[in-house]
Amino acid sequence: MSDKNPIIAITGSSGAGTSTTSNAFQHIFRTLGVDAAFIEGDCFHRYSRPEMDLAVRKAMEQGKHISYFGPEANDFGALEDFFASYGSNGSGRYRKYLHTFEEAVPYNQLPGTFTPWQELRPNTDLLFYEGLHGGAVTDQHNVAQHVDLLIGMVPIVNLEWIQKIIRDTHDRGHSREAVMSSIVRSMDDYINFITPQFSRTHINFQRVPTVDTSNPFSAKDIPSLDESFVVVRFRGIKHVDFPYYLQMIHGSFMSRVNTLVVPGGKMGLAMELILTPLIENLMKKRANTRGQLDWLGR
Ligand SMILES: Nc1ncnc2c1ncn2[C@@H]1O[C@H](COP(=O)(O)OP(=O)(O)OP(=O)(O)O)[C@@H](O)[C@H]1O
Ligand SMILES: O=C(CO)[C@H](O)[C@H](O)COP(=O)(O)O
Repeated sequence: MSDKNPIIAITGSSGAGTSTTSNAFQHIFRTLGVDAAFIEGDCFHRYSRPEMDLAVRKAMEQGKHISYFGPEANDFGALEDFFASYGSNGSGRYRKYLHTFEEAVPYNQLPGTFTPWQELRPNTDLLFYEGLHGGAVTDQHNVAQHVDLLIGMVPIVNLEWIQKIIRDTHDRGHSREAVMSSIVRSMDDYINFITPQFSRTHINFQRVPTVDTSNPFSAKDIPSLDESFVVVRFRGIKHVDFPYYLQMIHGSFMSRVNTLVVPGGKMGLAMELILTPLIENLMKKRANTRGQLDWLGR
């Protein structure tokens, strides 16, 4: 954690919607005039796509499974060091994992490869990470300890699989069978390294569809926001203004003392209402440590 160089992480499984919901954060940053460095967690994968295919095959020959959810395929140490470095002096090295031809062509590279490592631009106001492991903790590494605001993006699992299958087959050039086998192969790591993070988050946004998703493997499309509710669960945040949210978000209700439920179509509004004051607080603390009276007047 760092008052001087705060880190916001949105963490979720593959297909959970972390990239999609980053747009809401971009909007808030723009409104508040915050200059954020954006980082995609996939840059801490250890392997390019062909290397990963090989590593998966080798592991299978030894009766083991490796997946993008676990430490074999991701460098948790490098991610932890990156967060520590940003927290201490606002610097760090990152790269991009290029998933699609659309992403790869501008770099004259192939999909499934990394761009070269490069330094973050200096003097950003905060670091925004979206990816698989913003709240990861293992015996060797503790990524979560460096994060000032940790958000979980967690559709219920059937919906998560539908989102992953449809996105990976339509946009990333994978076959349905390959995606299904990667879901099966990932299950141990999912339980050990992905789900525990959601007990460390400050807020989880869990999308719950109101249409039948009982066979996610036969779904033809992704249930829309209007076909869902979003369960918003708060942990360790002081003075959550539930009456204000209930008043502002039409159709919302409380299901538990720490849990707000909003109609799916209001998810963007809910994110903005809930996250804006939290981000403002991070910026105020940052300004205080730098002796600035008014961070908006930098
Ligand atoms: N709230 C939502 N409503 C409808 N569709 C959504 C929503 N969130 C995500 N999706 C869809 O689900 C798919 C996966 O979303 P996205 O690419 O954001 O996931 P991700 O968490 O970034 O995955 P990865 O880590 O694998 O890149 C995309 O096709 C996206 O359009
Ligand atoms: O989204 C993922 C993890 O978050 C992907 O599974 C991982 O990045 C590998 O990507 P690809 O299958 O496109 O090579």
